Amino acid sequence: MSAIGIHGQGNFECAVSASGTRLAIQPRPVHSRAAPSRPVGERLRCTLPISPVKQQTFRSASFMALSSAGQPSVKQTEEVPIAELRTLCTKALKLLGYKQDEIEILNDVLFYAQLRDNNQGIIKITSGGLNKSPEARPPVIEKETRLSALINGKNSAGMLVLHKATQMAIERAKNQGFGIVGTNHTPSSTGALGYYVDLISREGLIGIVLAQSPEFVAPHGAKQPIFGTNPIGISIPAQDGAVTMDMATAAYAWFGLLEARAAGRPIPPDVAMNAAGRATTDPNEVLQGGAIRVFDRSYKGSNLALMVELLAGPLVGAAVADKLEERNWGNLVVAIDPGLLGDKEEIKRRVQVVLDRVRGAERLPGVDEILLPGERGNRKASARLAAGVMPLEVNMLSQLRALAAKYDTQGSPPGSPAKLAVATRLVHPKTKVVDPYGGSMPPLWQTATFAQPSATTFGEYDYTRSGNPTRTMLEEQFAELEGGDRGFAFTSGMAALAAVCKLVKSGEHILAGEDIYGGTSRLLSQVVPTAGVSVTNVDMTDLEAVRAAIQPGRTKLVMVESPTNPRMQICDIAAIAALAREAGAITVVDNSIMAPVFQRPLALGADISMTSGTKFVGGHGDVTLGLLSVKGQELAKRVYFLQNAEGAGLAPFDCWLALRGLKTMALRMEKSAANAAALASYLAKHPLVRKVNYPGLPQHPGHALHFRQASGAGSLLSFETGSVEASKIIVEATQLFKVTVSFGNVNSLISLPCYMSHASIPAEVRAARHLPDDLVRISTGIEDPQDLIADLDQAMTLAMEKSGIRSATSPNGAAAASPQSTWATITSASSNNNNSSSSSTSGSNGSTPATVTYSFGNGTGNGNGSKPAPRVSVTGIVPASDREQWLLDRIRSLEAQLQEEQGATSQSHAQ
Ligand SMILES: N[C@@H](CCSC[C@H](N)C(=O)O)C(=O)O
Repeated sequence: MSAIGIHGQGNFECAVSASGTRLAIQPRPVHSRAAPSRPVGERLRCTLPISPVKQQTFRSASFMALSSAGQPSVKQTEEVPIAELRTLCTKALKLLGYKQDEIEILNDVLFYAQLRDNNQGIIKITSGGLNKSPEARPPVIEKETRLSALINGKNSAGMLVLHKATQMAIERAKNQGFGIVGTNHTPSSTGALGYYVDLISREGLIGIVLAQSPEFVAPHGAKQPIFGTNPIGISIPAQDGAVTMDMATAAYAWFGLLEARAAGRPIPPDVAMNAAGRATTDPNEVLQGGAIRVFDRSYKGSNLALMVELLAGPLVGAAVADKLEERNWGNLVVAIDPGLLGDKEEIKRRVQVVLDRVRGAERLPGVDEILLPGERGNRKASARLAAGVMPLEVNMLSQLRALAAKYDTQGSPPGSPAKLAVATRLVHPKTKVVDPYGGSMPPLWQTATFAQPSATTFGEYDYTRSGNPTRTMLEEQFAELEGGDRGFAFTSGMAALAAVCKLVKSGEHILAGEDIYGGTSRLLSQVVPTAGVSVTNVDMTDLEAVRAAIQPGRTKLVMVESPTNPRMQICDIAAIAALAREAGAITVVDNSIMAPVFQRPLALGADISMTSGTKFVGGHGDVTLGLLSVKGQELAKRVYFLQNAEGAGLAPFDCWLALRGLKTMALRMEKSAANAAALASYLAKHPLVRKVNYPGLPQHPGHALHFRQASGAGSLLSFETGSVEASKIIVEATQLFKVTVSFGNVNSLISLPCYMSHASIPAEVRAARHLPDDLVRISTGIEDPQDLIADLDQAMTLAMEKSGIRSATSPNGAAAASPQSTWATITSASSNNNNSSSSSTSGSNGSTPATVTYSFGNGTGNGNGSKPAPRVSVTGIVPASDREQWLLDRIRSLEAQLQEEQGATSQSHAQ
């Protein structure tokens, strides 16, 4: 049985003060698209009895949605982190077989509604309203002009088809001033129309979207349902942001009926009638052949519903009768550039005058505030986004969790794209580039030009700056890995980010993090402002600060790193992207540290993911490149224009090196990450180390968040010693770690960011951003971890010795170093050939430092007979007077280490 699609928007709702007084007429999206099922003849004549079979069909379809929605009478809700909710929805939609790029759109539409308590939200998933039609095919553009288009949805999800129509209307209005796009043959809900009209008004255009749906609303004076809930969305740009109306022309929500029936409660009087045309408060009666009334119960509302029906029905080729059975529902999108009629800014200003007058109108007694359309929902959405959590009805949440869990165990349905794991897709890329010889590895088209089919026509490629098949292969593969609609390869990560910044125009604003890569900081502070674009840096780990720093109407780009470079802070990508989206800004995430092996920002809601391919993609430190994966063809077109116009596209040989690097990327990243984890845990216990920044450590403040949005901790870490001198010695004394900028190489790298990768940030700015000069950054390679630890250890020992630092262990076990005249260090080793504890010293006694070594462990077993217990030695140069305390500190630290290791072992055995 297929579920019916539910569509529709809202009826008028009165804002009520605490005292219960009506405040204002406020459109609030609450209505749904649904349909009764009466035979055509019955509908035409209005005299025949309702076919029981048809009624049954209708009821089954309705109550399938109802029972799976399971709305209780008193809603019990649970506060859920928004990022978690989005992940759950993503999994549930994957279970339904949607592709990643489709899921992004569906999630955006659903969350627009859910954040506003509009019932066009997540219930669409849990009710089965988004189940894919078996007849679904890619939509087809059947008619197209410079101003218009008609899309046959081919039974694809209504939300996806309407999103495409909206993009096409925007494109036309931006180029020609006006765009009108119709859709037909969609069999499911298009969700909240406010979402689509907001997309249009964000571009400075006026948006109008209408939707037609199956029969459920009776014309004024009739008892037979003819209209759908027929919603109207309109958004008009104003000076303080657009004003958006999203309302249904029905008096009551389709889902409202379902909710009331499930809860066993009556519906309000006068919103609906039974099959005999008598007013009823029993939702069952309405669902069994009755009808909802138009929103104002008068001919005016009825006329409006009729006009929507005509514009989104016959005009666009949608069904005109038997709408439920035909499952051919329609939409109409209109985008208008106000510049066609006058000066755009002046029009916005004048719109604002009207809005301000409405708000400031003299109020009736007891009315606290006059709300503008959409204002209540927007406030709710903003507050929830800032808090990062939102309430969800508990039954719906458990149904969603069950769907996500099902996806976790059984994955996407057979035949769905992206069912292969990343490691496999890295080795077996799909490409549309044709290699006539079928080479097992990608061909290198090392050419600047391509012969054209004729002097007046271009072939697919003409000039390598504009495009080259080897570059296409790289761009396609990377975009696919990230779930992007299109990929772009640039000559460096900075070239890629510079192109992204050019998407922002003079007078607009970019919001970026505080702890960011030095090159990005330089771009934003010294290059971007010369184009008239302002930049604010904010602590991106603080969502409230992010929300407060967004400048409504001006912020067009939010730039996020997570983990940040070099302090490895974790930012909530999904929540930040949602805040940005709400404000009409796009989000770019610098994903260089994670790459798509560990993190896919587009799946978290970002619009662009930037990866410095110099790092893990190339992997061997022999190529410099930057990759962008972009969501949405419109945005992709703008990025392509910049790539071609400015000529920063990656050269063919470098693309070829990157393609080769991709094959082993997962393998290298996993091995390097395991090494980083070993080093981080070594460093966390080292007496010279004040703080280790590595999200894989459970004590990292962003640990939990990181693993909600990423699948690995990566191979970049940083730590503080408290002494620049000691840090410099460590960096220079290592033998296996090359002192270089960059990261993600097969060999390990070590650096002092403030003097290297982040040196371009002025010292006072670094200090204000809490970026300490003694910070050491390590990028682990694929070497043997014990060799790396031993090498680092000898460098740490030397650093302590030379800089005269003596360790002190803080109460929580984290080491804190303080400069003193004597010093101590530790070496640990795993061996099993010493059965006794021993100590040996050299040098003089008393206050003169001397080398001491203590060994622990009998090396015979660990008590459960599995493997020998480690023998551990600690060695240090300590004056005799300090030895007792030194030894106690070391024993405590070793005990903690042992406990953690045993915990980890028993955990891994338990799995
Ligand atoms: N001298 C270069 C520094 C490059 S740092 C490269 C890399 N992104 C890193 O984080 O190490 C410059 O000034 O840009």
